[in-house]
Amino acid sequence: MSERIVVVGAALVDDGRLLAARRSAPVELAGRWELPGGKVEPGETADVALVRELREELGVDAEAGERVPGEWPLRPPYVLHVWAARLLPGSAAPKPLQDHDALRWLGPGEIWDVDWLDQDVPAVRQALAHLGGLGPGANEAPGAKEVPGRKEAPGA
Ligand SMILES: Nc1nc2c([nH]c(=O)n2[C@H]2C[C@H](O)[C@@H](COP(=O)(O)OP(=O)(O)OP(=O)(O)O)O2)c(=O)[nH]1
Repeated sequence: MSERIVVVGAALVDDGRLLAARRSAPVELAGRWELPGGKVEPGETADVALVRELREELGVDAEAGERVPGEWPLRPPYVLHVWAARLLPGSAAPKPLQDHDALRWLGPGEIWDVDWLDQDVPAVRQALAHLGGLGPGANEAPGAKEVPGRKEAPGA
């Protein structure tokens, strides 16, 4: 009966680190840290919404990976779903363009150094469990990374 609106959050992992974003609004959430993302719009799939939100909020080109199993209630009618995500080769580095005033890449020993929104704590914990932690290659598709400055030699 009651309508649920899905908010998608990205477990964006790069080089063994998870991106956390500090909200700048609304006041009751400002200063707390979250997984970047936003509401899925009518007619949109979750993975498309995730890529759109990451472009709007952070200025990055990213792709969604797997959904992390689980669902975390936010203020009704919203529920949080989390998806693994990665930056595409050639993407700009994330910048806090919208909704956030700071970003941090958190290494394996730093995940709990930021003041996550209460509802994000179980979601982040589950994301890390699902991704197998942030160890080397934990969330890295083979061949996903380009070595900066190194170009494929054209065929002889
Ligand atoms: N993106 C995101 N939102 C979260 C998380 N945890 C959490 O409680 N929220 C809340 C904050 C907001 O009330 C709501 C998502 O709203 P949003 O402001 O990020 O979404 P949006 O960009 O689509 O918003 P808008 O177009 O309506 O301004 O969910 C989280 O990890 N990521």
